[in-house]
Amino acid sequence: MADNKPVLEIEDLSVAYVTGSGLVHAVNDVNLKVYPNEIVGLIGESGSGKSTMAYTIMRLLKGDAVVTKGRVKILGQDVYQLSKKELRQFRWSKMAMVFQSAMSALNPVMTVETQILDALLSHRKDMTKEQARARARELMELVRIDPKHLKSYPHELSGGMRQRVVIAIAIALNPALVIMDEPTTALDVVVQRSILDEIRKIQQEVGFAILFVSHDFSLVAELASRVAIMYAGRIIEVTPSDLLHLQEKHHPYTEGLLKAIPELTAEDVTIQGIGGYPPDLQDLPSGCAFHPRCPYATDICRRVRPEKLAVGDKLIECHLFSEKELVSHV
Ligand SMILES: Nc1ncnc2c1ncn2[C@@H]1O[C@H](COP(=O)(O)OP(=O)(O)OP(=O)(O)O)[C@@H](O)[C@H]1O
Repeated sequence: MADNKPVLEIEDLSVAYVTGSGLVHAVNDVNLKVYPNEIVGLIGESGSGKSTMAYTIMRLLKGDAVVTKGRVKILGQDVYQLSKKELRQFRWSKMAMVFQSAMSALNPVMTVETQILDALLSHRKDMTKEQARARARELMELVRIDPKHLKSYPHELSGGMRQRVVIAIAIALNPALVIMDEPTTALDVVVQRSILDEIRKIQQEVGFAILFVSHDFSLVAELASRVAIMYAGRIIEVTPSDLLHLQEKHHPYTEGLLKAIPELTAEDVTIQGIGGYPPDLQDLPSGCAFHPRCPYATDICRRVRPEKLAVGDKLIECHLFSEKELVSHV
């Protein structure tokens, strides 16, 4: 993986919302790389900054959000250096996003076919309408929907089918990176599972990288090969998914999340939640932002923000770890 050029590089990224009562520091000093054909999970509690990260990568932040520091590069291109016109071309063809709600991503008064054709023809000036129609059929087959539904309107489809259509549109132009922000949250558990299986199959068939954003740790651990864990706007740990169990040493926050998940917890460990609450992003704690909730916190955790330690596929931000220790985990 290391000799591959990353599809996505996030460097020292910080993003804040400007509010009447001051800045909300939603993303803080984030570094993350995603490589071709890799599925990386981004997980964290509600409010940890996951969606803000996703919107920042796509350059879809609203006016009240500012990138205060850092860079986002897709295929080596700084997304924030593109002109508006270049950005329009870049989105969908190089990076695409699947949002939580398929209904809000689809136009209710247009057929599925019109929406797929629109996406194709507005980006591919060389494509004829006939070629676009053929591609639309191919895409429907790829997401396992009968192409007869090309003539359907979104409300005529089930929730799961709508989300598949959204995925079809996202991959229509063969982007290198697809960001999926809680793409199955609005669906029931059975449909959720079948969509995840589809995502995995399509990803293997077509070949693109996915940044999969979710608050559901067990789901992400199953789908992704690497998982980035966010707390108070920081990525506090990145770890290969197969190391996500309690026998491995993790950041105390990750450990807390693992203890809260029956499937990922060793059988003899009692399931328990993490005490306390996430911090106020307008007034972050000194030192390590997790220290008020950390069972292992010592004086240094309260005073000094831990450095990022990165070795191979792993990254950790915690005073409990030394580089040597991290190496022994790779
Ligand atoms: N427009 C806004 N103005 C002010 N603060 C905002 C705005 N949007 C988000 N925030 C704050 O930024 C922080 C990060 O929000 P974000 O939506 O990125 O988190 P998240 O991890 O995706 O949460 P969720 O899973 O609930 O969507 C939260 O504290 C949120 O309240």
